[in-house]
Amino acid sequence: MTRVALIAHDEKKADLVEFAQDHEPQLQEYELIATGTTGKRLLEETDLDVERKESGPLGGDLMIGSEVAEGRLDGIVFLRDPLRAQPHEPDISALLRICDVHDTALATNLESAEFLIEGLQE
Ligand SMILES: O=C(CO)COP(=O)(O)O
Repeated sequence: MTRVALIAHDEKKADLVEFAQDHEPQLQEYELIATGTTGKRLLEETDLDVERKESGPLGGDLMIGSEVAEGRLDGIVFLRDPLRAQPHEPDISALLRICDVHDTALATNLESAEFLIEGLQE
């Protein structure tokens, strides 16, 4: 089954929740995982079933990165906050890097997220 990770920094969580609500029928078809707080928001504000990992600053990005390394993930939507430094920047960079190592689809803004979700349907 197609497995997709959804992640957003605090300033982008509302955007990700809205994106998930707009694409709920498609996302229902996938196994979804998310970092801790993002997953909590998705569970509370959508009808999607989401497996929650640790919160990003506590290792959630790395947990998702390990799934990429194991070839378990088909795509990641990761809405980062481009205007604020994050305390766990090294973890974020590690996740982006491992996606490139394994050629895993990664969308870091809403426009590319639309393409990713559409592409996964094919
Ligand atoms: O920090 C994050 C990604 O780098 C997201 O973590 P949360 O979903 O727990 O806020």
